Amino acid sequence: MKIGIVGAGAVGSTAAYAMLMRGVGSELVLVDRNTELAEAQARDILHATPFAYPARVRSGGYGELDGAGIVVLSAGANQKPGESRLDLLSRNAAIFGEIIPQVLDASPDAVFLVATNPVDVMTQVSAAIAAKHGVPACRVIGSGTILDTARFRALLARHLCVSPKSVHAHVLGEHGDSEVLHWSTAKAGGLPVEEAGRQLGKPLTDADRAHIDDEVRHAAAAIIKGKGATWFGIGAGLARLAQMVQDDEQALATCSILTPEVAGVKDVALSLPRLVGRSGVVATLEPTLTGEEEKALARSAGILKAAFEGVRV
Ligand SMILES: NC(=O)C1=CN([C@@H]2O[C@H](COP(=O)(O)OP(=O)(O)OC[C@H]3O[C@@H](n4cnc5c(N)ncnc54)[C@H](O)[C@@H]3O)[C@@H](O)[C@H]2O)C=CC1
Ligand SMILES: CC(=O)C(=O)O
Repeated sequence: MKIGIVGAGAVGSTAAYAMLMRGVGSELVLVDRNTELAEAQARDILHATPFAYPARVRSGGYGELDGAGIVVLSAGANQKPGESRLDLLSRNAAIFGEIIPQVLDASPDAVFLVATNPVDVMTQVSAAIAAKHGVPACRVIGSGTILDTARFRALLARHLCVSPKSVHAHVLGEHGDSEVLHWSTAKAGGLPVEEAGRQLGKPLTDADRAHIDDEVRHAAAAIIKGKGATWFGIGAGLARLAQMVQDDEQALATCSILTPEVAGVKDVALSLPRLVGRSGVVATLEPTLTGEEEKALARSAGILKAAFEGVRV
């Protein structure tokens, strides 16, 4: 499958590299307004092919996204220390207003994977533009909390000393400060994580839970303080989403699409557990929430809805 990546900076290039290392995509086309950067990234990634999979990797213009099955959207500004994701909205909405129509002209049948922040609002912005070209919302998928869910699983796994693949736990709502760690259904080995921790001699105290919540919620800020941006986690997450689409996996991931109603808030893009396949998101699971989780999800949805309403699309 041909996969386009628009925005060949840290996130886009790492996504392309992660796809190559997983064997996702037979042709990867990197597009960026900085054509020299796109060309350099494509060359560098091409040189990894003998160690990975034989994909064709190159840079190109929008016209070369013709026939792509997936297009990753990772162009735009990233956060500087002290900025929130929502602070990027007006700058990145203007950039998307310029790039999305060009992408849609070249590859109207693709599944679009949005990474640019604030990713939920950018997903809704993209879906609104795409709808004018007849593209259904299920084909405009934001990476949403796929990264936060990965962070949650990784930290729980570290605490319990088990593989992250054995931990099933989701982060819902905004990819951002109001996100909701869905503790009430978090499981390891089929047991609630608290019970698994007790049996494994690694009890999860309230202080442990608060520490994990804080580390997940504030991961981006901490990493940005240390190295200026984040790219490995999201690169791997985007490659995994692309694989679900390419292989029509019907796999579950927490990701963001425009959703008719969530916790009483109508028409908002945010993350819930969703089934992903060749045609995009094919179904959404409605999570079982405690009263407190429901309230937190409603708050998160409200923040995102208000942010979208402040953008001119
Ligand atoms: N969804 C998530 O979980 C995550 C999202 N991000 C977001 O991804 C986005 C990209 O971040 P980085 O790769 O670190 O930034 P970067 O600055 O390394 O790359 C951004 C690229 O976009 C390109 N670009 C800007 N305007 C463009 C336009 N009009 N047309 C084509 N290309 C354009 C730039 O030339 C640059 O190469 C940011 O919004 C960042 O916040 C970053 C990490 C995680
Ligand atoms: C930057 C960002 O959104 C993250 O690493 O979560």
